Amino acid sequence: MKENTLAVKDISLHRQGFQLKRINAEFPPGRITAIVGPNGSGKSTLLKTITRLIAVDDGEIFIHGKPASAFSPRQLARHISMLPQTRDSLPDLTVQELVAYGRTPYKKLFQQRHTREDDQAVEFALNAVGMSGHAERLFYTLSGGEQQRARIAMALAQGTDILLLDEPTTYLDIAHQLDILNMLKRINEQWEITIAMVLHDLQQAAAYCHHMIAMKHGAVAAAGSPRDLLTPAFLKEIYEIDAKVTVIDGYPLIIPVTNLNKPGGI
Ligand SMILES: Nc1ncnc2c1ncn2[C@@H]1O[C@H](COP(=O)(O)OP(=O)(O)OP(=O)(O)O)[C@@H](O)[C@H]1O
Repeated sequence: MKENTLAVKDISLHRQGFQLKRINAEFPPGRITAIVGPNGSGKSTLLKTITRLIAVDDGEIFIHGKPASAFSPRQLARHISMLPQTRDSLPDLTVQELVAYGRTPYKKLFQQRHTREDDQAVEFALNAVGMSGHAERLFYTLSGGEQQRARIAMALAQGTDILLLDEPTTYLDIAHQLDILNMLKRINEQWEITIAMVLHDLQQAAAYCHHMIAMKHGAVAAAGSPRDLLTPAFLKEIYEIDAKVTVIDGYPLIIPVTNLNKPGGI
């Protein structure tokens, strides 16, 4: 087992009426963790605190056992890459140029030229996501699924051991969602990258993730194996829905019955 790559200890923050409340979370090293929970429960905020886009008021994030506050932004960016929720159209940028942005933490001040190592990392990342054939294409001309692959390649070119993704399958059809999740599973297995991703599809979380952290009202409400956690009691507590859960071929299947806040319908 690798040493603990990423852990969050007692982090709290309070901003304009919203809080993260003493979050404690372990992200099993070399494994995939799903972060789930209702809209507005603090999932993206948690990812942003890990990458230090948002400062915490209390507590600490540990990277390989060292406080994240001890890393410079550049050092941190060599350990953690993050794919945010934003969907920018990025005019005039080719796929290769976009992926090369992943090399920013390795550049010296004012350095424009790519080193041989940069070129190799970009080529490796494009290969890993199956986008080598699209390197010269303008990013905005790609389909949604291809754009997501290109963004993931940019994160891989960063050469980090931790990859955070905020809703990587949103806006994609079911086939392309599975395509992205299978690709992330392969990346995780081949390079033992610790992955944490915000997902709304609980069944996908059970199928692709080893660990799950459920948030509600800015706090961690539950954590553990997704297949163990996904019970009617969990769905009632976290999402306030009445649902049945059956297991087919080892995977939980959720059948919603009632939204407890809207009796009579889901
Ligand atoms: N900078 C901010 N200032 C004030 N409120 C904020 C800020 N950032 C987030 N929030 C609020 O914090 C809450 C949690 O937001 P966050 O984006 O973390 O939720 P989420 O669980 O990722 O939601 P979703 O599933 O809808 O993406 C929301 O109510 C949001 O409006």
